[in-house]
Amino acid sequence: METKIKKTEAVKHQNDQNRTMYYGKGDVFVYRTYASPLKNIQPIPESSFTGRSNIIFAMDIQIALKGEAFFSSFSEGDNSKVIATDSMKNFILRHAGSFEGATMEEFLEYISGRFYETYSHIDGIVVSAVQKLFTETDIGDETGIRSSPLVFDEKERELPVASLETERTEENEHAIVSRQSGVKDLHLIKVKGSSFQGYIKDEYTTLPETTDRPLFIYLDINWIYEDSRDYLKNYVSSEQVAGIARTLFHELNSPSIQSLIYYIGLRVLERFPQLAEVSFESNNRTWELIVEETSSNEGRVFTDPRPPFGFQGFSLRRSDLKAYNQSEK
Ligand SMILES: O=c1[nH]c(=O)c2[nH]c(=O)[nH]c2[nH]1
Repeated sequence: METKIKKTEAVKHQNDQNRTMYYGKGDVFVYRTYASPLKNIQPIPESSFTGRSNIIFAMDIQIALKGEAFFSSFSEGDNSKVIATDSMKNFILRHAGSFEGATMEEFLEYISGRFYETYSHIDGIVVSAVQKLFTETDIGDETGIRSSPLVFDEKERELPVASLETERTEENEHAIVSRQSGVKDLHLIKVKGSSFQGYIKDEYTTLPETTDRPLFIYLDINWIYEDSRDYLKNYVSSEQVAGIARTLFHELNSPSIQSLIYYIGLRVLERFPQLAEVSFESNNRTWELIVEETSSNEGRVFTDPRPPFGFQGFSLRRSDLKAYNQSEK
């Protein structure tokens, strides 16, 4: 049974009390070797990314099941309807073996569908994942440097994320409540060419204005497709979105992180017409200046900032890009 997508009229399966009730498993680590490669990625100017071999297709998955049938396990200790969370883990791992897709988004949809099919008392599923990326290592001999098809480095940060919430409908199908893709944990430093000034000065202000600060940001970016099936044919990769973030950071002399993420968002929506929305969570980790005069002309010495850290949250829709383009005319 394929996941049936109904954007608006998903039937709510909430009990009378509208109570919170779910259970599940976190950190289900899946390592599938030789999955289908991710291909046919449209190139964009801001990134060299063209696909993933998926020789190692790996994920850290979190799944939560919902359903009225589970109430008696809470209220009466009756486990007769309980799918052990250990079995959920096995279910996910076994299905990773039969998975024919190339992306986490497809995998989350695939296992959600199999859960609904197998256990008729599940009313809702919330599943999310962080992809673990393994990149081909360089190996070399007299003939030169090439990448190994056998040995991989695990990337520690800047990983793709995806989440999918679905509900069983009255027609015994299931509908998507929400789905989101993203990239998490970009750490980007621009050594010069960022300012921060013009903010309110009052009796609480101690921060000096700066025309040139070493701006270090932590950034999570998420996006939603206009048509929630579009990821199958017009996949937006984390690598390309991260490439856009880097390029805009390089290009702009930003007056604030707020302004920087706004322009990154506009570029993402411009590059990917298949997206309805892009959103950001950023964190300010601007280095603290310690030594102003060094042996090199422009050199300085910095250290990590101390807490507390500032943050920003912002989302842009396609109408924001339209409004921006009209204002530029
Ligand atoms: O980019 C910034 N935005 C702020 O709102 C802010 N506030 C602050 O103290 N430093 C910064 N930097």
